Amino acid sequence: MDLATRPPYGFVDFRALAQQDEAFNTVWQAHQYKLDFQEPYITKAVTKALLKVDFGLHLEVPDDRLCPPIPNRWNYVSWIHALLDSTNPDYSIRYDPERQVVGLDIGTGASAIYTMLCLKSRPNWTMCATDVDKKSFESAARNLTINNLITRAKLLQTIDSQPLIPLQYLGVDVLDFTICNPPFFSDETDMRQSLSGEGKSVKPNAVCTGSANEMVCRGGDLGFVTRMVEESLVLRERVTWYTSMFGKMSSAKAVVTLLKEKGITNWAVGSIDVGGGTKRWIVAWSFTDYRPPNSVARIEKIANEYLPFPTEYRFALPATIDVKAAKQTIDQQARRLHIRWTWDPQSATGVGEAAGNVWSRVYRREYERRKRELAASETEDTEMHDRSKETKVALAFRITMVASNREVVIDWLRGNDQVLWESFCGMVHRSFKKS
Ligand SMILES: C[S@@+](CC[C@H](N)C(=O)[O-])C[C@H]1O[C@@H](n2cnc3c(N)ncnc32)[C@H](O)[C@@H]1O
Repeated sequence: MDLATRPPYGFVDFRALAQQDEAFNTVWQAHQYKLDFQEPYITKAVTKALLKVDFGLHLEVPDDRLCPPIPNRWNYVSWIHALLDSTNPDYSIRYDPERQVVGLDIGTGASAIYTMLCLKSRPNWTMCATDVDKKSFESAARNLTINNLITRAKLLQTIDSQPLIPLQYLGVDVLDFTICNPPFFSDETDMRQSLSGEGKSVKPNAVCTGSANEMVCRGGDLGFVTRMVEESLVLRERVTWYTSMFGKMSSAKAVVTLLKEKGITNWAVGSIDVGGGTKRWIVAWSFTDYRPPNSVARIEKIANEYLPFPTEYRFALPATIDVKAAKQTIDQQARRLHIRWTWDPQSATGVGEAAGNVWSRVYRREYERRKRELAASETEDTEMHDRSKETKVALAFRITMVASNREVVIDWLRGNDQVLWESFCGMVHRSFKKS
């Protein structure tokens, strides 16, 4: 399977895994095909086998450090792939193997798991990785070395009083993303209670081998990510996507509330839910105006107020219009507007960039008035400036005619102006009602 586009895990087929990995097969057979994930050596055997079979990676982690569950970690990396691929400045929706991406793994841990998965799956990516814990840091370096990934990684052992995103100390100017599994708990009691399932209807299904210094920090995951938000308000576009995982939905919600308070309007909420495992949440935010699709940015089971504004608008073709005519309508109407527009008849998809609301009556009237004035004037320069020549992009969009279900789909690709986006969708929809 191509790791660059490997999908997230839905479940793990342990029988198939045992057939492909001798060491895991021994454990699988010894336990008569039933795995007790409260046993640290079982979780470690599964982690090692999955990394070896699915990613060609070898892992060594000290017994007293966190051994990462691979489906959970890969699903976060896979979500990052989707986030970056769908917000590529060239508006393509596919993985671009030529694209150079630099990420930062904050608190890489003894496994360096996110760094290893990112580097292994995307050959053109490089990663920075930090940790405050000496033992974890040394183990992370060892894992990257034995997997021949160390030359594409920049490691920094940091201290808690330093920034979480220490661009200066890493010697990098800009980053494409951060990835982070923060210490979830605010103190050891909180950690003990949560890991033993106290007060929860469902107990955690797997043991956590993490030590207190890996799992505990001031304010828990919310405190840690609040620091990231504060730093992001200074660094702004120097990092394209700031992201973090959360152990509690309440923390993810609190961070979205904080982002909104700080005036950040471009964010995404993802979730990780691998067949019966412990559910986790991911929040990403950006100071750029590239908009991820709903499939990345809006998960279903969280109240609407925590979700970003929808970036997809779809409507059914009226019964009186056939698909061929609809494709022509889309292309012709777009050509008439003062926008930059490219249309691919094969996929019936067009991408446009507008410098402002060039479909409004006000704009058209003003344009016609200036044209008349220019024609009447005696100047030799009769070139009219229309807004398609401007480099500013207030709105970028993709329109697709989906023939199979007779639907027009509009995706918001770029822009900060929600009103402009809604106005554009309304204009396209109305043009079909009229024709
Ligand atoms: C929950 S562990 C995650 C480890 C690994 N990324 C994983 O997903 O398995 C959190 C990590 O953050 C590290 N950490 C805590 N405070 C930090 C800080 N201020 N800067 C960088 N790393 C920190 C801890 O030492 C620990 O390794």
